[in-house]
Amino acid sequence: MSRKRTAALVGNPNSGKSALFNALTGARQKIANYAGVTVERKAGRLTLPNGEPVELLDLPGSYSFDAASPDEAVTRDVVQGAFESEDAPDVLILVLDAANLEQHLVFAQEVLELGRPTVVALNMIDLAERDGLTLDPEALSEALGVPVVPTVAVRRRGLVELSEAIAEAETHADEETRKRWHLTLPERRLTAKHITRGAVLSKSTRHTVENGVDRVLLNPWIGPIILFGLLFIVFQAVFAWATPFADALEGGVAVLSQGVADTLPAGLLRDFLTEGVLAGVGSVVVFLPQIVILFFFILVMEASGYMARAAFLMDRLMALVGLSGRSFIPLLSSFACAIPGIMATRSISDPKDRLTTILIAPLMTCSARLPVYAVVIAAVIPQTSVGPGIGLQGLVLFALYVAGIVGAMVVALVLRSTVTKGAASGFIMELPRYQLPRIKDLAIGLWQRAWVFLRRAGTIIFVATIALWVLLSFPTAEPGESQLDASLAGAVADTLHPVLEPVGFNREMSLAIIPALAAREVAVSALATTYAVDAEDEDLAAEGVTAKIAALWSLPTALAFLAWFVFAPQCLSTIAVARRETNGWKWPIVMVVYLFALAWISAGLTYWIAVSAGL
Ligand SMILES: Nc1nc2c(ncn2[C@@H]2O[C@H](COP(=O)(O)OP(=O)(O)OP(=O)(O)O)[C@@H](O)[C@H]2O)c(=O)[nH]1
Ligand SMILES: [Mg+2]
Repeated sequence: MSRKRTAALVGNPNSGKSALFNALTGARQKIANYAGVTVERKAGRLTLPNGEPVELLDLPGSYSFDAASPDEAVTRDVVQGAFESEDAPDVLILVLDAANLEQHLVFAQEVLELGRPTVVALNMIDLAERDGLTLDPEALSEALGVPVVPTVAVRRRGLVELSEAIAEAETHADEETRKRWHLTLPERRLTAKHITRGAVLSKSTRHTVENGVDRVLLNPWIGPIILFGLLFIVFQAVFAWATPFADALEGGVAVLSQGVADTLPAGLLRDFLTEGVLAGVGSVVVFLPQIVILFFFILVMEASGYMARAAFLMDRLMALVGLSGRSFIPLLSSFACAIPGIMATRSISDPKDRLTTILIAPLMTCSARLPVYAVVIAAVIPQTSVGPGIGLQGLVLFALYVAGIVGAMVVALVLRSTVTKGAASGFIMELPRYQLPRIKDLAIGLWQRAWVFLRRAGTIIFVATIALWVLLSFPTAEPGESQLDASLAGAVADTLHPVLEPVGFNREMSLAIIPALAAREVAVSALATTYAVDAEDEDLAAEGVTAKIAALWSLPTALAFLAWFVFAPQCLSTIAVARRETNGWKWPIVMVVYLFALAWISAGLTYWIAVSAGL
């Protein structure tokens, strides 16, 4: 039996490799409108028109085989057959952006010089047409010496033709006739210009709106104001738009809880369902609307091409702390979760830049912190408005995000002048063309995010909460004694509490942050379960965690808890990823130590200042 053939997608970043990969294999790899989205080798299965199954590889985008960054090194190794003892792919699918042909032909020549069976996907011809550019695939094929298939990955155009070309690729010519001269970079640039000129059938110099839009969005003064304003709107929306949905979900959980209480007899099973599952896990699930709204904005920024502009704008600011705009996209991805954020640093070529970015990524407010912030803000910050359309709650949320960013910048500055000292590297990033986000992609992206969140609630959050519920429920309290005092969990809380009492934490908070190491949202479910178990009668138990916090926490205590969560490394998976990406325990340990220290100090400062201000 012959080995399954492999084909690999190679090309510049943002040429649509992953979009083609998804279209050809039915996979759902992340695609977004900026360079450096894919940072790993991904495999999928493609069935050719003749029925032959082929292993298709999606690779990180690359500008050259003289790989500078870790993600480009993966591409080089895979293509040259040096990746984890894997054979070189049988066919290369060279993906070119038709609207950016000249730039993309520079790396293309390097790929063709390998002399491997190659097929060119001339992708994004729709965008070239939008720019008034008509290309001649035949002329291009003639010049490159390989088949050229026009495609529009996102509309599934040209896929059958591309598959047919892949099927035939190896029979085209033998390796000897494909051998080429190896050119130098300036020679390649010149050749790229010639080939492009020869492949353009017609070109109308259309006045694109893009330039006009960019003149405003990239203006050094107006641009940052717009970016800041946009982020401000996001956090207002997270509260304002989500409220009706969140209320409905909360109502649903309350009805369920009541139903269980009415139907089941008093006892362990009923307590498990009401206190552990519904009060605990339910208190996290109600934040689904907030999560979806946050991701809606992130996905729109990514798909439209604004993300890369934001990176461009931030470059000057980042330079002040010794970083470049390169670090911006990994950091912005960390607003979703630090794990993909840390992975995205693989597109940073300078090792010290990359390390610094990894170390500060956990300071970006990940979406798992949103439920914690939201529940405490809803409990202690009044729902007043401080200006037309500006809610105080949204403002506090925004301030917490800003606190994380400012913290990260300060830490970066310190790191860059001590342990990761070195000259700041330059920043070159192409600005992708603006695109209207496709509704279907957006819907799929949101669905994936919602599903990840719900799966977390059903697995890690569920397990951590139930484990805590067990520790809280046993041994059972004597009449008159509080259940928390009597329980094993109470004993655990008592050992940690002395460390956290000085910074304003109460016992329940000290307890909640332990299981929250598994996932930050567990801080909410843990508090909810603790208060539910400890409630003296059923009515109190039915009260939501927001009401409990509002009644039992002082304002300084609540603010200290928020400050803690801005900085604390409350997530084990992030630490594990930092270990993998830095190849050792040294840097994750540095990260954990400095983050806990910052968390304790900032919680303390917040508490002490708030108390002395008489709040
Ligand atoms: N209009 C149009 N957009 C496309 C086409 N192919 C891809 N895109 C869009 O172009 C952007 C980049 O696509 P990706 O598939 O992420 O590009 P990539 O080559 O995998 O990029 P890296 O992973 O960064 O190397 C996304 O916003 C896609 O939706 C196309 O044929 N036409
Ligand atoms: Mg990709």
